[in-house]
Amino acid sequence: MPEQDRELPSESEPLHQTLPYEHARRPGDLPTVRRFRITVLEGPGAGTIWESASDVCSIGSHPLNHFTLDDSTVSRFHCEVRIGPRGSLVKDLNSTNGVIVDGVQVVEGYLRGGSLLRLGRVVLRFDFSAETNRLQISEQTHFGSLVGTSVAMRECFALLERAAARDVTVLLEGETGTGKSQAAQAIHQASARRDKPFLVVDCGAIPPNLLESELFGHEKGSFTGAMARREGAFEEAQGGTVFLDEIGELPTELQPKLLRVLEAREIRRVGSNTYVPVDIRLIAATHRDLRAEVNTGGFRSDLFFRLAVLRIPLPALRQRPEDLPLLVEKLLASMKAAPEHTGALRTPEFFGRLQHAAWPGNVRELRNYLERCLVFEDALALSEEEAKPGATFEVDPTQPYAEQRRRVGDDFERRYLRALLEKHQGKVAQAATTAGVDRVHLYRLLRRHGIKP
Ligand SMILES: Nc1ncnc2c1ncn2[C@@H]1O[C@H](COP(=O)(O)OP(=O)(O)OP(=O)(O)O)[C@@H](O)[C@H]1O
Repeated sequence: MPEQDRELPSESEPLHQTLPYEHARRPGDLPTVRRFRITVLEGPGAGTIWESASDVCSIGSHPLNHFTLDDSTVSRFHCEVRIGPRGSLVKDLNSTNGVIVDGVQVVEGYLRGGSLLRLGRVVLRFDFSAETNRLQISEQTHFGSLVGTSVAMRECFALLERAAARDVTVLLEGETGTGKSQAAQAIHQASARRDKPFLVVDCGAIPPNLLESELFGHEKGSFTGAMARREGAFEEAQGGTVFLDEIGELPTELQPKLLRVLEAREIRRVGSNTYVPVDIRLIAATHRDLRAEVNTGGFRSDLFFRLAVLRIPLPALRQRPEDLPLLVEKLLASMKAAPEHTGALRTPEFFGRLQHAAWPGNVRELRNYLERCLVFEDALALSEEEAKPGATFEVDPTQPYAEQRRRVGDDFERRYLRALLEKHQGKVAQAATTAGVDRVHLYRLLRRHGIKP
């Protein structure tokens, strides 16, 4: 289309009417987002209008949604509408009857003012209002060890600050490497429980048969190998915080036991008949959308209700490319990189390349990539690692032995793990047998490098 024919907003039309989402223009201003409303056109509650108070609306039959639709053809967590810099996006949360936008079934799709959404037998209309909502963002550009200047990250910091100030259960949601573990630790450090223990249990890395004893402890002789009584994480953390990583992996049979901890604040050791009171704050994290698991019955709805008192999404790196310069500075500083070795990692060309990468392993992948750049003392092409699987490692005698050995070792691990998984089509148990390592250890290695099986 020729430049002069392109439709531009008229001068009388404020920009936010064209783009639903507006970044703050001056320091101290809060970013705004177009208010929107959802009207029930067909189905129970026809005529009901729901008005947004922020940038997001989840819709479903469960009371934890922003907009609850009491209809058996609507899933518990059916879909979510979110206003972002690129428009208003609706996402199906693995519902039974799907999301149909203007006659087309979508997993994710953009809405325009007047779009019709069909969820089961309910029909909704999406419209923008004339007003805007201010987004609640933090004034800070860091929380604990996490840094970020983007609106998405500062919305997240505002929620983390709220979590630190109150003793509520927190659910951290985000892809691998988005900083969930760091966020959990930072909440604990900023909370009134900071002088008490912070205990981490990775539900995805501990075999299911050992997880119960890891969490709740056991009595002597309660199973083969239980030589002595042992306290579990909840008892050990008395007065402090328990961080349950990968809570989505918690086996179904342990879910009611965790529910009891959250409801009654008590636990029962394996092999014991008595309950012991526990005083802990729980922070959980997941890389999956547990709402989708609730829809399919893989995760108990009542446990999700107790866990999701404060849900904090950690945004993916690709959704906030404006954070890259600060992140690169922070990561290079934490690697103690000498400025004379990092000139090539601060050029506009370098940042340009970083901004166009997908970063499926998020900040952890960025960190690994920068480490590789430091080993080779150059800004490597992002695809080079995959392109040259058999490349030999440069030896740099000006670097300390231990440091160089660790970096080269990390690089080897990543390549080995990728090749191993490819050979076994992502089947971790088979891959572990070939590699001659324990399955749990292999899972740990994969997670450390941000590689998904
Ligand atoms: N916003 C950020 N600022 C600075 N460092 C970050 C940020 N986000 C992540 N990191 C760094 O990235 C690495 C991975 O972070 P972390 O282990 O907390 O991610 P995670 O979401 O828990 O990953 P996983 O789900 O795989 O366990 C860490 O080195 C962490 O310090």
